[in-house]
Amino acid sequence: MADRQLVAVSAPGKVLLAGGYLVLDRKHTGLVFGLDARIYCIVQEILTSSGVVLSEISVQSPQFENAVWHYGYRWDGRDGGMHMSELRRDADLALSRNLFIETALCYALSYIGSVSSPIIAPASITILADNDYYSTPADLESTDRFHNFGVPISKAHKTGLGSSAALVTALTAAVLTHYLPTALLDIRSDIGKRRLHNLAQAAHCAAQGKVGSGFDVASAVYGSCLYKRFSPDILSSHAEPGAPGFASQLVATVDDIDSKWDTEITKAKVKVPEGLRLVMCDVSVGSQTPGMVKQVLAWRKANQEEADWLWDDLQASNDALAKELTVLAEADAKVAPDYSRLRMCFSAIRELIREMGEKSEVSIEPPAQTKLLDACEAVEGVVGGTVPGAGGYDAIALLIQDKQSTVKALKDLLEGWKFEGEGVGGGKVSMLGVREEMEGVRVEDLSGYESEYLQ
Ligand SMILES: Nc1ncnc2c1ncn2[C@@H]1O[C@H](COP(=O)(O)OP(=O)(O)O)[C@@H](O)[C@H]1O
Ligand SMILES: C[C@@](O)(CCOP(=O)(O)OP(=O)(O)O)CC(=O)O
Repeated sequence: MADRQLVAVSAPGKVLLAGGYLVLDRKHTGLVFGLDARIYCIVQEILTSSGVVLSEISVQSPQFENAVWHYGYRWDGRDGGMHMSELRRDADLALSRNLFIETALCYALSYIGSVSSPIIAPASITILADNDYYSTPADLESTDRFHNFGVPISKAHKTGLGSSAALVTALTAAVLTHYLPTALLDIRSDIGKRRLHNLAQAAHCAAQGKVGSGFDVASAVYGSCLYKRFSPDILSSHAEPGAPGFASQLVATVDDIDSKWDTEITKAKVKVPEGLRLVMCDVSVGSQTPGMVKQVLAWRKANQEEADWLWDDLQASNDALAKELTVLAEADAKVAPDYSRLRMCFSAIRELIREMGEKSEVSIEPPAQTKLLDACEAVEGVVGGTVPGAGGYDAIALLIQDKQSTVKALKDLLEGWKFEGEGVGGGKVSMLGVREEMEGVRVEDLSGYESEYLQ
């Protein structure tokens, strides 16, 4: 393996601590934290014996069953980009399409083929996800750096850290880095990151079949930030892969030749003061985000004036939280910090979120979550918390003092916690091992542990 060229890139997970629903509208922002659970993509060139021509990229995700995909590819002479087709390696195995991988590869190779050469050498790609992206089954006893979950991806229980956005971003970044000279694109530079962001947003939207706010891809690229979304029409009307014009439109979009991209990423306004940390708790019940978004937006449309007041109040409360975090982060370290204002910021946000939920009749901070958050906030050292993202029964996010005693007290509370919601009983709550991560996408030095996972 030593003589093979390897590129490894990772991207972080996300939590939208404040700004769920608001961030869908360019008038507002989202306070998004990257998380230190990362997805790694490693690209290796495949050496073929001379005379053998192979046009194949294989992708494997060795933590899951039946998670190997082989793609053939062919450049479309009519500007349709790179045609990808999944190859069946074993007649007995059903194809298990992975739309996120397939679309990210198609978009990245279409871009590369246009700006550089459409002759793409074969490669083998390995995906490794930090364990916290998926709940660890009670019977899985593993101390492996990357668990083997022993199930297909579709059966793994996601913890909501944004696996598809981290995957699409890391995969796009790794493929760009592998095939393009740094003079053309370097993901460590500002312009390289901007292009990666635009390409990963385009691929992620295409794979999920809708244009969301994109905060998850933005934080996978840039890490923790205050996020103002891009205008949706940048991505909502362009040619489909394979259709004439797709490749050149994609390059124009990614390189932003018409200066259309209006995403605003502000990293300086997002800080976690020394001595505090974020904690994520996974609730085993779960909610369906798309249905909730539809209903909240429908209520807002029908009650525009009232909703505008509420959205503005929430924005002000979210801004106050970001501001207070920055003030504390920049305060004199010799003076003992006072978290009382921070506590009030969390209470104000939670109150307005409950109002949003009551008015739109959507369980955003349902009573069971209120009970859980209240109990956590009563633990010594816990400053405050929210239902992150779209809310519901998925998770809670907490800001706590970075002390072992606080972590232990929280774990003790959650261990005995019986989550009893409306129509959902006996759910479990578990603290994940993740915390905030300021840095976004990163080229990794392979430190050796990965080699056992590579083919
Ligand atoms: N480790 C992985 N390896 C391969 N594909 C993955 C992995 N993790 C996530 N995915 C892809 O992302 C999809 C999950 O995306 P989604 O439902 O949007 O969840 P999330 O909210 O975590 O992004 C999976 O069905 C799979 O296609
Ligand atoms: C409602 C939203 O503003 C936030 C949803 O955030 P989540 O973190 O709940 O998202 P999923 O990972 O897709 O479940 C929708 C959006 O911004 O796209």
